[in-house]
Amino acid sequence: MTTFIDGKAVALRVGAQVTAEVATLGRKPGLATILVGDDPASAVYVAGKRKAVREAGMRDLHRSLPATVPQGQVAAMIDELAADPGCDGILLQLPLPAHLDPGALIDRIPAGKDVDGLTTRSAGLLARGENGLRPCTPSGVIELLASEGVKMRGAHAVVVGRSSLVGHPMAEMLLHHDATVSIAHKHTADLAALTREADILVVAAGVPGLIGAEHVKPGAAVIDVGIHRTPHGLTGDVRTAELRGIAAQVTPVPGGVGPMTIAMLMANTLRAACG
Ligand SMILES: Nc1nc2c(c(=O)[nH]1)N[C@@H](CN(C=O)c1ccc(C(=O)N[C@@H](CCC(=O)O)C(=O)O)cc1)CN2
Repeated sequence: MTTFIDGKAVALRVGAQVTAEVATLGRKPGLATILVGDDPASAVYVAGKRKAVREAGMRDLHRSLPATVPQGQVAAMIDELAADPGCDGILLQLPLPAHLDPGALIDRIPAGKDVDGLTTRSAGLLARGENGLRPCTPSGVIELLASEGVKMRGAHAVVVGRSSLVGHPMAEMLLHHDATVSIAHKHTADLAALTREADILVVAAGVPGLIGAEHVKPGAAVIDVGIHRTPHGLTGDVRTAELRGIAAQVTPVPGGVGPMTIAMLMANTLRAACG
């Protein structure tokens, strides 16, 4: 039996908890999303974040900038939001247009307002296992695994992909949950041989349909972080239909990890607002 994990349902539960806690705060936490340019997928994600902000009873401090905006102007906007006491969280939507330096801009966000958990400071706190705001997608994956009762301690977790947005922090978080972690990437010699060893397989490779039945150990939990827009709709990095009767749990695309990314952003914003 293979369970298709309902990420929307788990995200709704997390969102409801955040909304209830916000109602007791006595003030509305403010989240600033910054969208540079007109990438259609980014526009969809930012719209989803802004909707969640309003539904949670928070203040939507969204800013849009044209694709040609100079680095200095984005930096100045971040500095202004960093100094604004009504702004609890700042999120720079990725990817940015090619002329902008994402690392330099992200690092202008003060650690206390880094609700995306992507600054060098937040990454360092995660690496050292110290308290800090964690990246939203890997946090969502941990939440999904926990909600399904998937045992992380002592499990062999294989993470496919090593981005600073997902793969790298994901591996570190699984390590902090006492999993034995392997990271695979495009130079990994025999991907299928490694992934077939995984009790927990997290795929964030950005390659549509990369992972199929031949990559999965019977009884594994398979988490698909990929999201690709095709003429036939959204698909992930995993050929999910092939895993029926093989994997114990699988996340669908859409409706798996994606909604959790937004739910964990709301949870991080609440945490940032609480100091
Ligand atoms: N600053 C950031 N940029 C990006 C992040 C991030 O965490 N911080 N992650 C991704 C995109 N992303 C959030 O921004 C994101 C991706 C997917 C979803 C989502 O809800 N997906 C739905 C389908 C929605 C649709 O496309 O119709 C699903 O999977 O069910 C939310 C957020 C890159 N950039």
